[in-house]
Amino acid sequence: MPTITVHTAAPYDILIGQGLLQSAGARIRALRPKAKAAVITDDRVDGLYGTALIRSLESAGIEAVKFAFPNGEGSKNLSTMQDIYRFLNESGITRSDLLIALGGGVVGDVTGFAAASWLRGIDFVQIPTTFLAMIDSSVGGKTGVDTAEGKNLVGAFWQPVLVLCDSATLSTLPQENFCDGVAEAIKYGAIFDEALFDLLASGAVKEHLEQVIRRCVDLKRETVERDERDTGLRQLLNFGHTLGHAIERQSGYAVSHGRAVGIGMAEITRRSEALGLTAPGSAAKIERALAAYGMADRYDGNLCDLVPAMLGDKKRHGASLTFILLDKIGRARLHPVPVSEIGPFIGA
Ligand SMILES: NC(=O)c1ccc[n+]([C@@H]2O[C@H](COP(=O)([O-])OP(=O)(O)OC[C@H]3O[C@@H](n4cnc5c(N)ncnc54)[C@H](O)[C@@H]3O)[C@@H](O)[C@H]2O)c1
Ligand SMILES: O=C(O)C(=O)C[C@@H](O)[C@H](O)[C@H](O)COP(=O)(O)O
Ligand SMILES: [Zn+2]
Repeated sequence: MPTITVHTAAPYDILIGQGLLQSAGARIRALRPKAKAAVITDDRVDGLYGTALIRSLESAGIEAVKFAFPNGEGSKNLSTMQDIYRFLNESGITRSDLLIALGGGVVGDVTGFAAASWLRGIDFVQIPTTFLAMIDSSVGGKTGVDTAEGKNLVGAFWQPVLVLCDSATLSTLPQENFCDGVAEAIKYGAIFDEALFDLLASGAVKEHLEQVIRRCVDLKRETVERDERDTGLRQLLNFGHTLGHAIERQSGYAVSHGRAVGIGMAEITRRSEALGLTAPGSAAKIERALAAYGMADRYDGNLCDLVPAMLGDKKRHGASLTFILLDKIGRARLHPVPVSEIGPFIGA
């Protein structure tokens, strides 16, 4: 079974393959023999995989309880956190127990934050079931929720103790949700790996699925190991996100994360190319890669309206906001812009 180990303060394994859901109980039992497990999921994933996971845990001798919240970004908030804390309290979850996130990026981010904050921090396992969650959100320990003030503004860095990517679960994932993950995979290619970018741009991701998952996870592993707390290098993983998060928020989260990041990558690269800061032709390559999966590359509104939301970005430090720009496809850099110049910089 392909395994990638992330060497953070407490190293953890990421297993990638088919059928991991069925062996999850035995693997978790081997890691934490005495722990009780609280599975956190959403209603859609619960209907598909909740029973299989509980069965796997119980047949390995693990006492398990489960909580499911309504699926979608609309649940990634403090109200869901409160519901989870109540459930953990009623279920008697102690510091020697663990949480299991079964689902996409929303479930992973919310469960990770619950694990980081319940009793000031307990262990958690990620079992990602979307392509996006497998290649990005289940790895690296960024957890959190959206608030009225903005996207992902409340959260914690809290690493999982194990990640199980069962690629068989992708068989039920609707194409629309799958494409959100493709946008993040295109991001990895654009900032770090031109060959990966070209493979994705050819439209052939499904023919190379496990290879793409392994490559993206390994790129994320390396980045997180070098800059766990997002102080420099890791910010490159935010390519397209300053605009993307603002687009998500401006739409009331009707535009999905992956779609918004795709538009953000194309918009910022068109602009940096026009300013002579990125190799000519890069934006057209991103447009083509997104188009291969039917994804948009233009913001359907005035970029100017996004500036207030962009000012809440976590890459803002005092009077400057750091953008991620491509030198060319496969290489990126940090580019601070004075807050007073953001409007003209993005061409608004
Ligand atoms: N922490 C990080 O590093 C990080 C990285 C990238 C994105 N994110 C966050 O991840 C979230 C987006 O994640 P997402 O795209 O996975 O969305 P999501 O979690 O909302 O899942 C999308 C939909 O797919 C359904 N689903 C999940 N697995 C399924 C399966 N196997 N079969 C059928 N349906 C399934 C879900 O119920 C949901 O309706 C955003 O909130 C984003 O901010 C976090
Ligand atoms: O892991 C990271 O670092 C990332 O930036 C990955 C992003 O794809 C992800 O969307 C992340 O949650 C955004 O981070 P944020 O710090 O801007 O909220
Ligand atoms: Zn993202």
